[in-house]
Amino acid sequence: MNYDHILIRYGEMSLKGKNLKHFVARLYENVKMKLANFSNIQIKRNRSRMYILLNGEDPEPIMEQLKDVFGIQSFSLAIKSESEEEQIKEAVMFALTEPEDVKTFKVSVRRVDKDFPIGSQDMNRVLGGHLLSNTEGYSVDVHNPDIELQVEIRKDGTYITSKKIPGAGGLPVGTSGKSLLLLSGGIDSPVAGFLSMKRGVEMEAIHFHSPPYTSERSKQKVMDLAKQLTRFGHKLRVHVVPFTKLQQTIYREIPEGYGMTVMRRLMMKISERVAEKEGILSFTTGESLGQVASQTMESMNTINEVTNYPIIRPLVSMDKLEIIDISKRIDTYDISIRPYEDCCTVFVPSQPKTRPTREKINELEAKVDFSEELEETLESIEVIEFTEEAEQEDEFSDLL
Ligand SMILES: Nc1ncnc2c1ncn2[C@@H]1O[C@H](COP(=O)(O)OP(=O)(O)OP(=O)(O)O)[C@@H](O)[C@H]1O
Repeated sequence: MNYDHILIRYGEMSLKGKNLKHFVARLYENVKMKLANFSNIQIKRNRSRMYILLNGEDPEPIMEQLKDVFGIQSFSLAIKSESEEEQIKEAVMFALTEPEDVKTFKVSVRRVDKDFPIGSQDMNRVLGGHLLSNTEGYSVDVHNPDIELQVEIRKDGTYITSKKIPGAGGLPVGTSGKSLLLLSGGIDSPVAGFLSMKRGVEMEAIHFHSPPYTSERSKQKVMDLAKQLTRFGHKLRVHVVPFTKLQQTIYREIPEGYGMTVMRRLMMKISERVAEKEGILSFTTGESLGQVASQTMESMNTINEVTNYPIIRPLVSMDKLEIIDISKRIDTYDISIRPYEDCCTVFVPSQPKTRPTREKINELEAKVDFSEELEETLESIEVIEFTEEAEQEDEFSDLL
């Protein structure tokens, strides 16, 4: 006897009433894509569980992959037996005695198939009694057992699991609409993208760069971050915006100290145009409150004036150390700390105004006509699509 299945539990999704079917279908697709390389497995699903039939595949690498799939609350190795008392007894015996260092146990039966002749409580006693009288050195502890043997009796068979491995939680990517991630090469924005994805949001990304002032190496770093994020959302398209001309105009025409705010507003305007074209309904940024000049309340207020799009800021209340901690867990940290020139800083003075008002910025912007350069910039956006396995240059955008 051996574990021949992995059982997946959905968690929060199971509260979603009418949407449940849609959520489960999406999770199923996401799991299938994630496990595409395991050719022998079969995946089945019902309203509350998903089952991976291993068909001889090693479960360890499969479980490693499952840890990155949002919408999974937990998963366990499972033995599937016939829904017959004797076979179930045999399987729980294996699940109890297979691991080392187990002394106490608890049996929790869930009888989904109401035609099974023994009720859940009675079955707990039957199985517990069987284990106690056929083993030595084990005892029952219902409060704090070393191992909880969960037994789900279903029509198609009974699944016996013991150790629960926590999943990534959240909602399946693709169930909460699409957001445009403003992706820089820093530590914060990839973490923001990850956290939005955790809530089921599908992502596209936009990156502003200013060649030759920002290097090819800096662009590559952002591409590597994007690629890394596909681990959680399977694919990510990145809109790479050549920002040099607009930045040069800002540098020439806008008084020192205000350039940063004007630049951010242009980023928002461009992002909005890309979002409109792609049917994207919100932005996600790595902004947090009070870290740098562009993230004061006044600054946010003035930057936001140019767009009605909701801006998701998953990091807004986090400390830098918490953000770093997540970036290490999702393996973006080592990429983010590679040397990098950000287009936001190459042209901007080291002391931008921290409290730019809307009035002041509107007054300054009214003196400069950005429209032609803005259209030109929109036409030269390059779109690069990454999928979890491969990357390819895809298309050149033809906005408008
Ligand atoms: N070149 C860029 N392209 C796209 N988005 C950018 C760029 N620079 C900044 N942003 C967006 O603006 C947010 C704030 O950037 P800022 O440089 O003020 O803060 P940060 O804390 O250094 O962020 P990060 O670590 O993500 O770079 C970033 O998190 C990102 O979402």
